[in-house]
Order: sequence, then structure tokens, then C-alpha cells
Amino acid sequence: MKRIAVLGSTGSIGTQALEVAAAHPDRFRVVALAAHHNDRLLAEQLDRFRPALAVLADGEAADRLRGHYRGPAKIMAGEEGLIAAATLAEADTVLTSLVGFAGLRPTLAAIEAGKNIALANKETLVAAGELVTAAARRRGVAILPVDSEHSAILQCLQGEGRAGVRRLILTASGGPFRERAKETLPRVTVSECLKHPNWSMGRKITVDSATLANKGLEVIEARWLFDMDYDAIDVVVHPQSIIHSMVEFVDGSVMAQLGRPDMRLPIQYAFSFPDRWPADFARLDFTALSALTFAPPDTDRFPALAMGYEAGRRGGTAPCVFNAANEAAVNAFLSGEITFTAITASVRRALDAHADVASPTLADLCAADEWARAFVARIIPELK
Ligand SMILES: NC(=O)C1=CN([C@@H]2O[C@H](COP(=O)(O)OP(=O)(O)OC[C@H]3O[C@@H](n4cnc5c(N)ncnc54)[C@H](OP(=O)(O)O)[C@@H]3O)[C@@H](O)[C@H]2O)C=CC1
Ligand SMILES: CC(=O)[C@@H](O)[C@H](O)COP(=O)(O)O
Ligand SMILES: [Mn+2]
Repeated sequence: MKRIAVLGSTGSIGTQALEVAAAHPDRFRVVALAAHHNDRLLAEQLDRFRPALAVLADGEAADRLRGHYRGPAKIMAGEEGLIAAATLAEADTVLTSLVGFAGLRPTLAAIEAGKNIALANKETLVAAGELVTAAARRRGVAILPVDSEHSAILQCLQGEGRAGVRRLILTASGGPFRERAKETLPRVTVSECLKHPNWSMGRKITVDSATLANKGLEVIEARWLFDMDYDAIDVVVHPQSIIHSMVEFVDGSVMAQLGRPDMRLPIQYAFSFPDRWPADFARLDFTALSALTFAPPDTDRFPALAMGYEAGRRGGTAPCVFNAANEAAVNAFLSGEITFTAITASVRRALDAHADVASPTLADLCAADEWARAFVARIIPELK
């Protein structure tokens, strides 16, 4: 029986994780649920899954929940509440499915409390890969990827020795603007950007897929999850999102993991690992697939991927700045303050202006995160 705490239960990954839990009632007990401000959906989830603890990071939303929720769960608010959910004695596994750098402290707290991590919140590993993986090693806990590419790689690596691996090959859909001319990109709208060709996801990651920053984040995530050099992590555009990623071995053989694009499979695998549990979510009808195609990423139209590699290779606080500047710029794009291409321009300027700190502490990372957000806020008027 897995006893899970879900941080970000009202989002795309969180709700699908609860579907997985509901499909296997004999395998899961949900012991804590946490979200940001969606008190109505959280209340429905509390009635259905009956956890001991409910958290809303937003204090006013937590007060609203207290006003209408009549069940037995304890209600907490703020980062204190997120950390209580992440460290709850009844939990053995924490699913980190909240968005952004806000996931870092709760994830570190969960690791320190000895919880295994089912990691969807890639921004945590990008910003603080060294710190988080070192803590997990020290505490002897597993960090199991939920991200589809990294789940695919983990599946391809089963039964393989590390010395046999030549390179990891992450697939990228290319996003909604894969075929758009470069000169049209400054004028694309938020609603066009939010139409991912294959996946239904939260707003932030959907914008990241469109800029290819998502793949930059995923390259850094792969570096830390699988302890690989950046030179041994490649990206190939595969518009159908049927192959979720691949591993090439030293003899030239390639293993790939395939399935319909449905996150319930990688979510379930993060919980069932190393076993497999029955599911039909991602089953393929090969006779209905017309083609699986591949192309190199276009780093001229989508420079964010190359910036991810650059930040990762620089190390220290650079990946944290890459992530924080991107988070701030995506928010500014979503609220209509800047154009689509200004997202990547903001990240470029933040990386150029930042003085990297090597081997950063948590305090250094928090300072770099704050610096990058303030930097982007300052340059927004110039980008309009
Ligand atoms: N969606 C997907 O298919 C995939 C997502 N991921 C990663 O998973 C993570 C979640 O993505 P996704 O589910 O799409 O995002 P969503 O925006 O759909 O959901 C985010 C969830 O996190 C909560 N949340 C947001 N900010 C905070 C905060 N500061 N404190 C507490 N809770 C917070 C939200 O609560 P509320 O609803 O109350 O606002 C919501 O429950 C991201 O890191 C993303 O990159 C990775 C691979 C695939
Ligand atoms: C489902 C998932 O894992 C996303 O990260 C997805 O990969 C996004 O698609 P892109 O390949 O367009 O970034
Ligand atoms: Mn992914």
C-alpha cells in the first residue's frame, strides 16, 4: 500500500494522479492533499479521498475552505502547510506536482523526512539539482521521475549497466509553433500558445513547450536524475509524441519507450516502480499510426533549448536563474505584459547579467531566484 501526499492535487498532474489512485484503491491511501487556491476542487477531493491533512498555500483560500468544508481533515495554509504535508508521518511517498521554484523547500523537507519523491515538479531539480540529489543520496530516498521523457528513460534503463549507456535521447514535440515562420513568432497569442499539439497540461508547462524551454529544463532534469554529462544528452523533435524518449547503448542499439500521450502511465510507473501494474491508459493501436517522424531542434527560432544546455554546463546558480527568469517571463506573457519572443529574450538577458555562484547553498539559490525575478520585472518595460 502506497501512502501518498500530493502537492498540487488540483492541477493537471495532481488530478490525473488521483485518477490513478482511484483506479487502484487496494494500492493507494491518500494521506495529504495540497494546492494553491482552488478550495472548491480541493474540498471535492477531500470528500472523495479522505486524507488527514489539507493545505492551501494561499491563506485566504484556506479560510474559504474552512468556511465550507465539514469533513475531518486538518486544514493548514502557507509554506508551513506545504511542509507539513510533505513531511506527514503517515506518508511514504510525496508526489511533487506543484509548479515552479515553490516546490523546492517542500521537496527538500520531504527528502529530509525520508519520503520517496515522485517528481513532476522539474523546476526543483533544475534550480537545485546538486542539493536535492545529494540530500536524497544522504537520506537513502528515491527520486522517481513523473515527467514522460524521464520515465521513458528510466524504463529503457531497467536491467542495463551504467557502463553500457552511450547517450540519452529526449524527444520533443516541437510545440504548437513548430512550423511557424520566425518573423511571425512575436505576434503569436496566448491562446494559440496554450494549444499543445499532443498533451493537455497546465498553462506554465504548455508555454514552456512552445518556447522549447521545457526541453531545456528537461535536459538539466535528465542530467541530475541519471547522472549524465550534458554531452551525452541529446534532443530530437518527434512531433507525434509517441516515442517518449530513448537510450542509445555503446553497441549502437537503441531502446525506446512508446505509448499514447497520456500522463497517467508515467505517473503510475513512478508509484509502481520497479513493478508494473495493469492499465489501459496509453495502449497503442500501431495500425492507426501513420508515421513516426524525427527532425533536429531549430535553435534559431527556439533558442531556449540551447540556453538550457548553456545554463546546465555553467552550473552553480545559472540553472536556477534560467528557471526563475523563465518562470517570471512566462507569467508576464500569460498576463499580456510581454510578447512570446520576449520570454526567451528575458531569459537570455538574465543569464548574461548574472554572476554565477559555484556550489550554491539553499540560501544562494533563493537569492539567485529572487534576483532573476526582480531582474525580469525591471526589464519588462524595455521589452514591450
Ligand atoms: N501537466 C503535465 O502533463 C506535466 C507536468 N509536469 C510538471 O508538473 C508540474 C505541475 O504541472 P501541471 O500539473 O501541468 O500544473 P497545473 O498548473 O495544472 O497545476 C499546478 C498545481 O500546483 C498548485 N500550485 C501552484 N503553485 C503552487 C504554490 N505556490 N503552492 C502550492 N501549490 C501550488 C496548483 O494549485 P491551484 O489549482 O489551487 O492553483 C495546482 O494544484 C510542473 O512542474 C510541470 O512542469 C511535467 C510533465 C508533464
Ligand atoms: C508530458 C510531458 O512530459 C511534457 O513535458 C511534454 O513532454 C511536453 O511536450 P514537449 O515535447 O512539447 O515539450
Ligand atoms: Mn516532459
